[in-house]
Amino acid sequence: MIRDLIRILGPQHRGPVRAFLFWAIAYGVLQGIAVSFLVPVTRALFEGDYPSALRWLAAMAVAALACSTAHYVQAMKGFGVALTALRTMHLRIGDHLVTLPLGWFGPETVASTSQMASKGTLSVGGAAAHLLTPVITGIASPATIVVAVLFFDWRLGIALLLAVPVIAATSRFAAVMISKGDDLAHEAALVATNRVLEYARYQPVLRAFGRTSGTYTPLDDAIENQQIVGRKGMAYSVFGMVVSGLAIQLCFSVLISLGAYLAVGGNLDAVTLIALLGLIARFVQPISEVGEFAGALRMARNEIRRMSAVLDLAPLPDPEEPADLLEPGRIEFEDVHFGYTDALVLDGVSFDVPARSMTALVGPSGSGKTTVTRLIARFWDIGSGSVKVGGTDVREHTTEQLMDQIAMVFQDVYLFDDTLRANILVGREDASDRHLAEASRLAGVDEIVARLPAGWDTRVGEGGTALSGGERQRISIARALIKGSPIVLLDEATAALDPENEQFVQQSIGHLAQTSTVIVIAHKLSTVTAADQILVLGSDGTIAERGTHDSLLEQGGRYRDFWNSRKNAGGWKLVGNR
Ligand SMILES: Nc1ncnc2c1ncn2[C@@H]1O[C@H](COP(=O)(O)OP(=O)(O)OP(=O)(O)O)[C@@H](O)[C@H]1O
Repeated sequence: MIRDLIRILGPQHRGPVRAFLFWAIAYGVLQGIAVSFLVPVTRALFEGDYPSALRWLAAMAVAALACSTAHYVQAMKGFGVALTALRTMHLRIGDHLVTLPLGWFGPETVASTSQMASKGTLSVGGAAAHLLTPVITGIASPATIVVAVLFFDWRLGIALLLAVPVIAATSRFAAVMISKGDDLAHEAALVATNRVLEYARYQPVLRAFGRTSGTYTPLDDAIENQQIVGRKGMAYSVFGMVVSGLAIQLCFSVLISLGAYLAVGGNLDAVTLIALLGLIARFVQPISEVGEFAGALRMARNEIRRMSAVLDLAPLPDPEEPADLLEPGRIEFEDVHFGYTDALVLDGVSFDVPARSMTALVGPSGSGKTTVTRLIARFWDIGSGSVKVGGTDVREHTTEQLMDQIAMVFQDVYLFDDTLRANILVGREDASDRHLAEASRLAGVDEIVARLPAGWDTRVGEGGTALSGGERQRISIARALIKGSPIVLLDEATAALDPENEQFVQQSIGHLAQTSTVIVIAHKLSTVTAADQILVLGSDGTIAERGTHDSLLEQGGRYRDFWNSRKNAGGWKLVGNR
């Protein structure tokens, strides 16, 4: 636990954690010593040797004072470690998250990370402040008492020593059971959290499919499962604690019986027996609490383990120095193999997109169009081959350099709960008013601004909920325009835009194509025909056809089939297999 704690806090916090550990052990040992003085004090009092009793009492007082001092120091150090843990863990997790591949971030990882940052850090901080001390003293103090009992009566001392492994094993058992219960509850809580988020986020879809009655089976099931698992987890914990409690009571009874047997047989005087039984009671009490606290400590260790798992995720290797950009705006795929799992999504894909040209990606659903755009932005590293941006492999760019060159306009546009102006300036914070006005005019945002009551200062709501989908996309395009990066990755909206929005989007794509390299996942025929190059992705992870609109029609392959069906149907979709 201590090693894990140091690991997630970072090596620079090793010193304070060790100091806390030292003082907590000292507190436990001094507690045991102070209590052990009970035996000579009691003996001296019963024998009427008051000067001796006074000396022993004075020694006991000194030990008690030292014990209180150690108690205070270790408590302060424990709180110090707890505060460091609360502060540091957020920073460590945050610092690490920014180095992870963008592809790692998904609904599940976001839910588990938010649990980790809230419940997890509190639990680890709480463990350092409140749980480590009782566990450490619960071991150090009884260990000291065992030594003292051995010194006063070796037979009872050996019996105590024999009791230690029994008590330790049952305490460990209790801790494992409590931890197992916590693991179960954690998994169920995570599923329920995901379902609640899903339920809130996808209300429009649920309602559209008639889920208006207020019940949503996956959520109900997840909550019910959480309750069932919660009860099961509780049963595990209670069972573990009962077993460990019984074992402790049993050991205590055996020790009392042994003491009584020795006293009756005349091998131990009654006064010493009473004093030793007092000591044995002080041996049992802290050790009986260890199981319970160790169980809670294991829960914190589970949190630490989850944090360690995130901290262990390999960051995207980022070079120290930015790469030389030989051909800004050019994109090349050379024999790229990539799969999210063992199954390849792209199987030896090669293509070349010259700077300031427009390439349309078309293909059946799941053929890897989005994957191609995300590999350009290095959401993931590929298995083999090379993805080059600006003439250099993306793995040789620093993250900042790569992101500087790319603007992304995806369908799930996220707007921050801020003003319209701030949302566009995300593209480039230092943009001049003239730039802002120009980008807004081209993307048709000025028309939205004129309609809104507070104009540029209108807040768009969390995620941009105060705006329509088409309006959000126009803002996203304005961001790309104002960023002025050499490459724009664009996913055209599949949902039907109203004619006005569509006109603005088309006009902006045309403008972007004059100044930047545009790779567009095309859904509109006008976009496809305007492209300098069309890449038709097949469902087998390869590029099935490539060329301009005219040359592809001439080839008479899949693209021409699509074109004909489009002309007949008025909507288009490429068939998966021919
Ligand atoms: N994060 C992910 N983890 C695992 N598999 C994924 C992930 N993202 C996509 N896939 C899978 O990779 C394949 C290609 O997906 P991709 O989204 O690139 O296709 P697409 O051509 O853009 O599809 P669509 O036109 O439906 O958006 C699909 O089989 C998809 O299920």
